Amino acid sequence: MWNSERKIKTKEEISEIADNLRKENKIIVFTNGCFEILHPGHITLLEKAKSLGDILIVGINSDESVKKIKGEKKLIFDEKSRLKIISSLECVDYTVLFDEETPENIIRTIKPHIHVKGGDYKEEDLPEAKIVKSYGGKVIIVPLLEGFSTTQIINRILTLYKDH
Ligand SMILES: Nc1ncnc2c1ncn2[C@@H]1O[C@H](COP(=O)(O)OP(=O)(O)OP(=O)(O)O)[C@@H](O)[C@H]1O
Ligand SMILES: O=P(O)(O)O[C@@H]1O[C@H]([C@H](O)CO)[C@@H](O)[C@H](O)[C@@H]1O
Repeated sequence: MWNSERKIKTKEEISEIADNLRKENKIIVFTNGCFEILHPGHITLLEKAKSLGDILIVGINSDESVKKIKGEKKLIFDEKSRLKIISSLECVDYTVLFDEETPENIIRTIKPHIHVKGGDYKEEDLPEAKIVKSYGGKVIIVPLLEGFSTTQIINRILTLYKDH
């Protein structure tokens, strides 16, 4: 039976999983984000991330964390839904929530060999890049798939349905 929720791990569980993966010489890839409305840009990023190593772990901002970053803006999907959606993707091995404004702590815990973000970021603007570099990890920026962002989708819906 398919049950993607088996991929959802606590910080303690993911820490142990990452330690074991390193002992097995598996290449751990990590990426993080809010993933409010899943779109083809996210899929491009996640598939590319998976192709860079053996195991892909996705850190997902908790609702609390999204509020800290983006203010009291209304979330489209809550953390439980966002975890379920991302965990259902074939290219994703594990998901974990984080509560802080940045993924620095969860990266310290997992110590991925490779940390991936999309082309809307530059390596020098990622506070977590220093941590990844400190233990010899690599940061990889995946080019954006043009024309897709959550903000654009929301604006399109607002325009198309303004008279409904
Ligand atoms: N079009 C895209 N192509 C490739 N990667 C993307 C694209 N859009 C977002 N990403 C990456 O996906 C991850 C999650 O991004 P996020 O949830 O902020 O999506 P978004 O569409 O950029 O949302 P928003 O419009 O609210 O900023 C980030 O690493 C981001 O760099
Ligand atoms: O979905 P987003 O807005 O791309 O995700 C954010 O990424 C930030 C980035 O890693 C720079 O630190 C991160 O700090 C934030 O917590 C969101 O995950």
